[in-house]
Amino acid sequence: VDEDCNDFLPWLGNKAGGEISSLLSIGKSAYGRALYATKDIQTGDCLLKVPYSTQLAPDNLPPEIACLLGDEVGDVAKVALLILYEKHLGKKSEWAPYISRLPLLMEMHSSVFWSDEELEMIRQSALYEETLKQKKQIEKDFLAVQLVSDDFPEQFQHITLQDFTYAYGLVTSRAWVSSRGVSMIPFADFLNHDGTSDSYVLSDAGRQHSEVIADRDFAPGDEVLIRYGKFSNATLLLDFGFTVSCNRYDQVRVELNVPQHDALYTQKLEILGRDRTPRIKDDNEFTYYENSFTVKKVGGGSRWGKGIPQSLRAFARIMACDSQQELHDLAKEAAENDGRLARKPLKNKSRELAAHQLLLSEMSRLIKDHDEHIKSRAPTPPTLREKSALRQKLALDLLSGELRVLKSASAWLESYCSRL
Ligand SMILES: C[S@@+](CC[C@H](N)C(=O)[O-])C[C@H]1O[C@@H](n2cnc3c(N)ncnc32)[C@H](O)[C@@H]1O
Repeated sequence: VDEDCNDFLPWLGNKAGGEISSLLSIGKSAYGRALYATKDIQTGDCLLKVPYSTQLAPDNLPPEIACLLGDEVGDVAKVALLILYEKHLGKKSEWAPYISRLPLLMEMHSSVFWSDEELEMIRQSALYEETLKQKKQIEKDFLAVQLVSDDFPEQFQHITLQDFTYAYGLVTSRAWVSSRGVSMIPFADFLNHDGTSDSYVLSDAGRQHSEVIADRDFAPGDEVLIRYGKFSNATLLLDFGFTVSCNRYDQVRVELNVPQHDALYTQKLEILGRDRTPRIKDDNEFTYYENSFTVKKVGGGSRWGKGIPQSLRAFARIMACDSQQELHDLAKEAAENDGRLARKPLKNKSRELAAHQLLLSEMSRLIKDHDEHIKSRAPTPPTLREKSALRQKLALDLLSGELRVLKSASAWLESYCSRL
């Protein structure tokens, strides 16, 4: 039991005008605060219900401030500003019992808080670039927000980039998107993540509340965990500042480029540009580029290489073509079928082999990169500060998860090539 939080649920229930949860209480865990079952819970029970009126969303910002924020300022930045506004009010804030329970900057480990030296530990991962991109976005939002907050010196202490980044990190690590927009959901946001759970935060626009339903039975004292999403370690680290060892949702971004010295460079780009098949973007995909592909773990017995996107194999087949005629034949075949290029094995087996060897060599390069980087990390000296040691472990979890995915894809490609 977290005695510091004894007054929290009664305060929230009072604010909501009804009970939030009769089944859960706030306690402490290895992951910070957590929610525990207070009674026997059965699968299907409603664990908690938080009305929209007791959530913090962009429309909680005072209108005189909100109206000065341009459309370019997104919902995450607006809620971050709202947190800073309520924080400045201190005990006078109607949200003080909630705001005072939010974690401190030193307890947060999203890669946006990492130093340049710490970021070097994850240079091999697409997360490195994504972190820099996120930091740029935060700086851009900060400039827009600072212009407005400086006009309200009574309401805001002078906001620094560090203050704003901290508040932004609070939002990405504990807000959900509902029909009301990005919302901080007090109490629900004490739930920790378990990738195997089938419970998640649901929002009911009709009844104007968010709720969580139990996906299993719990005995009194059990920690109740939910799944934030089917997130890879890269997404977990960027948004929430933690990783899961052996994360089943891990994935790797693989980029292919037609080399400029390729005699058919222009023709290949042209035909690839014509392949407009929409690609499904999942929760983990950071940036969508035409030439970047998301590889997931390929199961040992997978006949079709599930986990290696068909679009990646198609790209490699086009890269492997070495005559105009071959490219023309592929375009013709696509036009006669469903319009998708090079989705079937090439009729010319040696060309099909070349395409997959090309993928294999890209995987081998990435494996070598990840492997060398992991091995080059000195073992954590016992004197290392707790924060640095934790971040080393997070980097290691991330890279080893990606390495597992790459090795599984490489093993499948090797076996496919040998079957050809
Ligand atoms: C929505 S909050 C959950 C409540 C949080 N433990 C607290 O003290 O308020 C999300 C944060 O909890 C922590 N967390 C949640 N699940 C975790 C897990 N499986 N492993 C490590 N940390 C976790 C991370 O710090 C994350 O940013």
